[in-house]
Amino acid sequence: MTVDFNLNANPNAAEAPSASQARAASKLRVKDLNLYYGQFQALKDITMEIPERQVTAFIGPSGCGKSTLIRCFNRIHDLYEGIRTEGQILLDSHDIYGSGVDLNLLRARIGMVFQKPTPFPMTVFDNVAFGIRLYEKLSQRELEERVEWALRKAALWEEVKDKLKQSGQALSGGQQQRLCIARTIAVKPEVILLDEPTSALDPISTGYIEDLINELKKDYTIVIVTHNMQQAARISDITAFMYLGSLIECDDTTKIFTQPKESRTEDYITGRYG
Ligand SMILES: Nc1ncnc2c1ncn2[C@@H]1O[C@H](COP(=O)(O)OP(=O)(O)OP(=O)(O)O)[C@@H](O)[C@H]1O
Repeated sequence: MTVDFNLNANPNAAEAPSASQARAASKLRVKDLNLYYGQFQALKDITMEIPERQVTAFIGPSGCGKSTLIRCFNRIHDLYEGIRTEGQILLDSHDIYGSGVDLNLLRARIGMVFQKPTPFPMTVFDNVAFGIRLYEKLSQRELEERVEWALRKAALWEEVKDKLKQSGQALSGGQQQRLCIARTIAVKPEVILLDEPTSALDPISTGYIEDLINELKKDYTIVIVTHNMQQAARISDITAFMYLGSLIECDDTTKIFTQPKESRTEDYITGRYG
């Protein structure tokens, strides 16, 4: 059975050499990672690398551990009780689970955007300025310049430049999600984690976010969880397929969607389960 994922629409697939050919440096290296929610093992011996300045997509059936894994990348799980991890995740060459890691700094270096747009109950300007004020001491002028820069990067400036003092929560859903991306970019992270960022959005807003991801990967390492395989095929360089807490296969997106090595990957992408 063949499924057309329109890989020609993927600018990465069409223009760039394949990820393995390009041999991008690894930004994150996951080694023998296990994660337990109490007694339940949600991640099993995950070993993989996330290439720098590329888009890595995680796909797989509901409950396979995609969100759990990307939440390890900025140690969001540390905010909750009863979650235990084993193994290593190296950011550049430093273990983010090592001792003495400054979690605030880690989360500034590895930003996250969630499924549901989550603007804070404050103005558009303050939403973007929030993290900057937390991590840096900038003059008012520098702050304004940074906020504008982040809103421009998130392709939102033209739509909100006259609404900076209005509530961020009064924007449309698609604008709110771009505001959350601007808030993440504003602190100049190195990695951006996107957990199903378009699942609550209409097709036009989804298109904006996909274009934005393609633009952002020039400067940032992007990791995205998506249920939408067409989306993974369109925007990612690398696709990782997970099943029941294990990483089944991780390779160039074109390969995963045309010649997967594992039958479970093929079954999933051809819609036999999931
Ligand atoms: N806080 C938690 N406590 C206990 N189990 C959890 C918790 N969060 C997730 N799980 C379990 O861990 C497994 C992986 O969940 P996770 O949310 O990472 O999957 P997912 O692949 O992202 O799913 P989806 O695509 O539906 O979002 C599931 O079996 C889920 O029920």
